[in-house]
Amino acid sequence: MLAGDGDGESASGPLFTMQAYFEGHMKMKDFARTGKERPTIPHDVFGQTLPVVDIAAIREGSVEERQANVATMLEAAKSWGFFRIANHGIPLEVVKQVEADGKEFFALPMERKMRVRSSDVVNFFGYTAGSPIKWKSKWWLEGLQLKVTENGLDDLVAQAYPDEPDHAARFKKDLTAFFTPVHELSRFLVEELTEALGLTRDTFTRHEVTQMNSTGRMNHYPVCSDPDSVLGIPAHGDIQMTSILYQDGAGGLQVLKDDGQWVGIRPEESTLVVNIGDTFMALTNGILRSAVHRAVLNSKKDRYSTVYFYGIDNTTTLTVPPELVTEEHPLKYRPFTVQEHRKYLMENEIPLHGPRHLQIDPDDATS
Ligand SMILES: O=C(O)CCC(=O)C(=O)O
Ligand SMILES: [Fe+2]
Repeated sequence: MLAGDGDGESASGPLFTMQAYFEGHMKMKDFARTGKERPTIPHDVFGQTLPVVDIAAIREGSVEERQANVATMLEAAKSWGFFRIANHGIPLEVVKQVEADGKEFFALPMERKMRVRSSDVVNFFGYTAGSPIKWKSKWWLEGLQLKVTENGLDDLVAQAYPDEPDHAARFKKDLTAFFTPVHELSRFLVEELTEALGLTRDTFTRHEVTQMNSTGRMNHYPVCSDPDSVLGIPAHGDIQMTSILYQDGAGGLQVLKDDGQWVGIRPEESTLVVNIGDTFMALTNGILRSAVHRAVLNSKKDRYSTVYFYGIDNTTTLTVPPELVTEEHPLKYRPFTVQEHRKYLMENEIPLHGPRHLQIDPDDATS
């Protein structure tokens, strides 16, 4: 728990960066980054385009179409750790509605949002007004992290809109309309990639215990007058198996390629962006890549993104399947739980190196 953990912060005092900024306890310069952490390219410069995978072709195309798209997806998951999906079956209006609900939530007064604030920094759910101010890394964003279960959503909407039952019901309905199909889609992608690696389809997805281990997230990056120095979310890998992301038209998502170059991902309405998370990377013995990414800011308008992190069991010890361990590709990752990985990252303020501490040899930088 962060609140009252001896930092001299009262339960009602500023605990998170954005809140501290809006309440006048932090200045823009306190967010400025130096050296290699500074944003190197602006939000509206887009580099190489991401590979596109046609989901309808995998689901119901000819054998050739299916093979070609699965091959594109596998190659992209190995090299970029990122790809786009087209014809994925989730209507644009559905994700746009969630985005609109998120905008409405973020526009509430701070004290209203703080009613659903997160007090646990490791397993945080609910509202976070930036990064904890005691962290060295100062995030210029506010987020709403969602437990995408019946009870999780009921609790959230009841706390966020206690006097507006209709609003609460609509928010829940909209979130469910997006997160239910996006959960199924995530599982489908994981299973296709698993099979493409020569494994039984449910090798990893059978560890999906409840939907609780997956989370939805809405990000809001307020307009920032110093986007050349301040970062929305710093370089990080996502913790879970896969992430599916929709970003609005502002631009700002950037991916670190293995040659050390940052590449801006152009916003697109017709596709969703998928990336491989640390858990999937470690469980595939490093064959798939959890790519480091970040969000940069702009000085003209607020930016919003909606993400779904698909996760499997948090607490059971997971191991690399023996089929992925060969003489040329010896075992690289030790058994781990997702929870211990998350705890490590949160306690170390999400360092850039992804699942490296889960490696048997932490100094091995080959992937
Ligand atoms: O807003 C974005 O484009 C990136 C968000 C992100 O990386 C995250 O929520 O983990
Ligand atoms: Fe991320």
